[in-house]
Amino acid sequence: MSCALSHALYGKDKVRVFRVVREGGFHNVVEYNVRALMEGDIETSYTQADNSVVMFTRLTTTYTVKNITYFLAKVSPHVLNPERFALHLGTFLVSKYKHIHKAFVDIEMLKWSRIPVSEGSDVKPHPFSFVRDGEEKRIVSVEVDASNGKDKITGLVKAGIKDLLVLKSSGSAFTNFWRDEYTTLVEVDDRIFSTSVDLEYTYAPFSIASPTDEKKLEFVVPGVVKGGVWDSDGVFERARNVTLQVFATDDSASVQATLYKMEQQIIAENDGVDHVKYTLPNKHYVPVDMSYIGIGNTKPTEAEVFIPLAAPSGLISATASRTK
Ligand SMILES: O=c1[nH]c(=O)c2[nH]c(=O)[nH]c2[nH]1
Repeated sequence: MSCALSHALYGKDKVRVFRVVREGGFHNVVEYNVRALMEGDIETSYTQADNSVVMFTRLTTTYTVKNITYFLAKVSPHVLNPERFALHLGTFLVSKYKHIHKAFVDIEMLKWSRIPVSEGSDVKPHPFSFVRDGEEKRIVSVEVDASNGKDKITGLVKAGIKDLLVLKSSGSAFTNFWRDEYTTLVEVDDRIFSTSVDLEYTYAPFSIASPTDEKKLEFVVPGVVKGGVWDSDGVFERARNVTLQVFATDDSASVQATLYKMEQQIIAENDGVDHVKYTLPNKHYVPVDMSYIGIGNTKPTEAEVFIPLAAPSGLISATASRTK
C-alpha cells in the first residue's frame, strides 16, 4: 500500500465575535460566527509531525488565527460588512505568512435589528437596543488566493442568506406533473407553500491590491459599483427583497418555477453577480382528514387545519448563471 497527502487545510472554526462601533450615542453592532481555514506549504505537519522545522513553513497555530480574528474585529475599518471583513481576514493571512497561499473565510452574521421605540406619535429605531428577530443569517464565503504571488492576490466571494423561513397560505399550485404507478400525490390548484430559504450568489472574481499597512494588512477598496462586490450591503438588501417579493407575489406553479424567477431578477438587478443558487426545502403542510367526525377538511376550498410535516420535505435546488 502506498499513499500521499493530496490536499490539506487547517484553521479555526466557530470563532464567535461581537463588535460594537460607537458613533457617540449611536451604536452599530455585528455578531459573527467565523471560520478561517488556510492552504499552503503545510504538508510536513501531517506527514512528518513537523510543527516547526523550517522557518518559513512553521505551523501557525489555529489559536493564532482566532487571535487575528479578534485583532481585526478591533482594528478593521471593514468590520461592519461581512464580505469585506472576511476579505480583510483572508488577505491578512495570505500576506502575513509566506507559506500560506490561500485562505478560505466563512462568516455567518446573526440578526440583530434595532428595536423600534415610540417617541410621542413617532416610532424610531433605538440607537443602541436590538432584538434577535429571527434565525435568518447573512452568510459569506470568501477565497483569497495568493498562490500566484503575494502581489497578485485574487478574491472570490459568495454570499447569501440561510434559514429565512417563509410561508404563504395561498397563491401556490402544483398540477400537471407526471403520473405513474408510484404517484399518490393529488393535483392542487391552491396549497400552502413554505420553505426555509438558502440562497448563495457568486460575484465575478477580482484582484486585490497588495496591502500597504504592515500591521493591519488591509486591502484597498477600488470604488463602489452598484451590484458589484464592493456594494455587498446593497446586493444583499436587493437579493433579500427579491426573495420576499417574488415569494409573496408570484402565482406559483411550482417551487422550481418560483425559484427561477427569483434568480433571474437577482442577476438582472446586480451586474457583478454571475451565479445565483437557491436551495429550497418544500415544507409540506398536510390537510387533516376529519371524515372521522363528518367534517370536510381535505379539499383545497375547505382545508383549514393542517399538519406541519417535520419530515420528509421536498428539496428543490438550481443555479442560474449570467450568460452575457
Ligand atoms: O413545487 C413542487 N415541486 C415538486 O417537484 C414537487 N414534488 C412534490 O411531491 N410536490 C412538489 N411541489
